[in-house]
Amino acid sequence: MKIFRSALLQLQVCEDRLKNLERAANLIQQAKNLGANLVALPECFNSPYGTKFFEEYAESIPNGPTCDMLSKAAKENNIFLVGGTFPEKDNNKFYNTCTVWNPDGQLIAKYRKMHLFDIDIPGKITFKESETLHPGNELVTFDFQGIKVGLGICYDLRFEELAKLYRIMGCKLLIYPGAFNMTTGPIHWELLQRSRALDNQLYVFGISPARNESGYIAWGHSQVTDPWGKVLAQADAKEEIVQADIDLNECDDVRQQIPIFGQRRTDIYDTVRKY
Ligand SMILES: NC(=O)CCC(=O)C(=O)O
Repeated sequence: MKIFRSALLQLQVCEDRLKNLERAANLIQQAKNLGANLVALPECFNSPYGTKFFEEYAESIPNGPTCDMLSKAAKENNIFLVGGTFPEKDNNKFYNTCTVWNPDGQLIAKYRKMHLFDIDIPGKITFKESETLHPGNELVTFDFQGIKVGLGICYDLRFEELAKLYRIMGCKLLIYPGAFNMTTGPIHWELLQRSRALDNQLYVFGISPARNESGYIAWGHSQVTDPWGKVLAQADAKEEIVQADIDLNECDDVRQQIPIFGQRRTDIYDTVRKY
C-alpha cells in the first residue's frame, strides 16, 4: 500500500498500569475511527518513565496484561499496532521493548532499545537507564503491507548509524517511540527526527507520552517527518492523536531526484577509518 493513514497516540501516562492500558485502548479505537491503519503508542506507555519503575511494571512478552491489551486492540480494530514500549522481563533481565502487532492480533516484531539513555547534564538532568536495563543487540524491521519499517526507541534517534543501516536494509519508514525531556526535547527532538529523515530519505515517526506534571517530565510533541525533512504533523504537549496521510511515492521521488545513496563514496569512507 503506497498511501495510508497513520495515527500517533500521544497518551497521558500515570502510575496506574490498568488505567494506562484502558486509556491506550480507548485512543487506539479513536484512531481507528479516524481511519488509521497504522497506529503507534509512545515509549513506556504502561508505566511512568524512570529507573525506579521499570522492575515493578515489567512483564514478560507475550504473556501479561499489556500484551493482552495490544493484541486484542490490534485485532478488534483490524490495524497494525506499534505498541510503544514497556519494560520487559526476560530471564531476570530487564529491557525497554517495543512490540508490533498485526490485524490478526499476532506479535510480528519485538525490538529492545539498543542505546540506553545514560546522560548527565549537571543541574538539568541525570538519567541512567543502564542502572536497571540491559540493551538489545538486534535491528528489527517488520513488513507493513509491503513497506519495510524499522524500529528504534527514543535515545536510539541520536545514533545515525542505526538509521542508515535501516535505510540500507530497504526501510521507508522508521518508528521511534520516545520520551524526550524538558532539557533536550525543545532543541533536539524535532531536529533529530528531521535529520534522520533527510539523511536517509524516509519517513520518521516519533511518539511521545503527553506532558506530565512531576517526576521525569516528557516533552511531548509527537511528530511525523517526511523524506524531505519536512514536519508533516506535530503535537503540542497534551494528550492528542497526531494523524498523517503517508504517501510512499514521496520516498521514491526524493531518492530519484537527489540520489545520494548511489553517490556515497563508500570506497573512501570504508577504507580511511575503521571505527
Ligand atoms: N527515553 C529516552 O531515551 C530519552 C532520550 C532523551 O531525552 C535524549 O535527550 O536523548
